[in-house]
Amino acid sequence: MKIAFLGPHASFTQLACSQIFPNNELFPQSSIIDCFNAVLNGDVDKAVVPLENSIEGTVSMTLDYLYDFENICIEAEVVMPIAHHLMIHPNNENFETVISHPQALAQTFHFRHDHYKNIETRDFSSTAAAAKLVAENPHEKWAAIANSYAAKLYGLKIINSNIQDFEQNHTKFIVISKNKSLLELDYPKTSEKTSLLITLPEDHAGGLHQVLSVFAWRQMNLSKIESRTLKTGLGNYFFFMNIANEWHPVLSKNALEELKSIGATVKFLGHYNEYLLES
Ligand SMILES: O=C(O)C(=O)C[C@]1(C(=O)O)C=C[C@@H](O)C=C1
Repeated sequence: MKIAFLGPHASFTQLACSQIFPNNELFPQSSIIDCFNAVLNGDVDKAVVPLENSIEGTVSMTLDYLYDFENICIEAEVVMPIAHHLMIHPNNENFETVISHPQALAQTFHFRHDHYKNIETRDFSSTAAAAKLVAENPHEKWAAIANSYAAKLYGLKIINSNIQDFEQNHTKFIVISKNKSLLELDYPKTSEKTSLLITLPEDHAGGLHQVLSVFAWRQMNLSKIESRTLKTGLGNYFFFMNIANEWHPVLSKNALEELKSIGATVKFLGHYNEYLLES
């Protein structure tokens, strides 16, 4: 199987991807949208992309593309511990700018505020891409925030370890594909869930309540609801929802039909399992 991931090598996404798909061909992509396009165009069978972090919250680009790309579904969810390190080129100890992925910069904000208050930051496409950039530019006054494998691979020196603002730091990655088959992985199964994207019927009092009651009276257990802007104007949202129950075909079919009958649009993203990975 061919698997795309947010690269380059030694990104956190690659660490997750290599654990899920140890014996498959992995194809690094330079952005999350490239991962979605690679799946959509049939260049790869699946892709692994980050969806949510326990400190910084949702990776909003991934949520947007789940909404925008019609035929993409979620096959599995994997959760991995995340440890960030500050690293420099071994021949250049001076740095004035820290480069990393915006999620990594956000997850280390208080550390940087407390220890390197006047150091600038620069967003980059991934933590590993930032480490590679620092390694390839020894004369620039740059440091990167990335994982220890990236430091090793790109020959950088770690000057501060475990700099995430909360010790418990986990990122949830999803496996996306074009078909809806369930993925059987050899990892401990912790739960089953279903993800839906819902837009409400036209704006009226109680619209969201009406949608939520479709699940409530069927005792379908909503474990997450997140609103995200539709980008059609202020106040217009779609909702990402997770249902924690096992998938009950009849109950769920009825619920989806009722949602449609009240004017909500529903995109079924998948019914899948959640797995825990090592760091
Ligand atoms: O930059 C990376 O290494 C990634 O794999 C991306 C990403 C993310 O977007 O959340 C993955 C895990 C960490 O939370 C930080 C960055």
